[in-house]
Amino acid sequence: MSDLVVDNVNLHYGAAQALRGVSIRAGAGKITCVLGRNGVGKSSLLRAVTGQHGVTAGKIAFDGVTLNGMAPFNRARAGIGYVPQGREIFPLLTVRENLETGYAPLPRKERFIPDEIFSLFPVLQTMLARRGGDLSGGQQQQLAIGRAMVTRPKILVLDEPTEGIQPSIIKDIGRAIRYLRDSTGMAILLVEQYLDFCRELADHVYIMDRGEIVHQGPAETLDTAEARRHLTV
Ligand SMILES: Nc1ncnc2c1ncn2[C@@H]1O[C@H](COP(=O)(O)OP(=O)(O)OP(=O)(O)O)[C@@H](O)[C@H]1O
Repeated sequence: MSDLVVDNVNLHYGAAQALRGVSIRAGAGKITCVLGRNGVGKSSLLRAVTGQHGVTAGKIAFDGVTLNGMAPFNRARAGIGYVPQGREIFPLLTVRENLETGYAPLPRKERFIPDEIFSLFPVLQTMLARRGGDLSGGQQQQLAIGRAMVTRPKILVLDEPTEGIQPSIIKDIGRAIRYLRDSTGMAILLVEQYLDFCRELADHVYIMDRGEIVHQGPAETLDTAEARRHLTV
């Protein structure tokens, strides 16, 4: 089973500690959401998972394989697809070229863009020759998810996919994430500040505050008042 297990992880930026004994699990065929306000460590958690930043204690494993010390491109090869905060689209490359950057971890015979991406996000097909920088924020988010899907991930890791995006596209993104869970059995791990999006979509919710997991449980039993308390500054 393609489960991600984060066990008792600490992460530091110099002397500043951003993660304190964080443990989460993101299971195959499930949407796992980590909720928290700005600066509590959500992006740091995803950086630890994707290998953008090393951990100072604890263990991260995917599919039974320990990831600690593994370079980001090898984590991509191991099946971890990453949709970073702010999308990180290449503005001067076309939509097609942006999608093709996802080929890097793939063997030659798998270097094509799966049709599924265009079924989920038809706008990408109509804009294949346009430059990434000309797309709206919502279209760029769809492109960033499409690019991660090109790598054929077993887990998709998304950093605030709703940030700065209009409601109609948030709905499309929610539908796409649900489709990926249900049709492929992919594990989905997303970090968010948007409580309603998380509650509607997630199977399991963690709440993070000041670098620690302070609550967790199935989405249907989430105490929304408590969640809101941790989300307001
Ligand atoms: N490169 C860095 N160097 C030093 N401190 C950092 C660095 N990146 C993040 N931090 C600090 O670590 C803490 C956690 O940041 P992180 O970006 O993980 O939070 P977040 O919950 O994702 O917030 P946001 O939604 O604003 O991205 C914050 O106090 C932040 O200032």
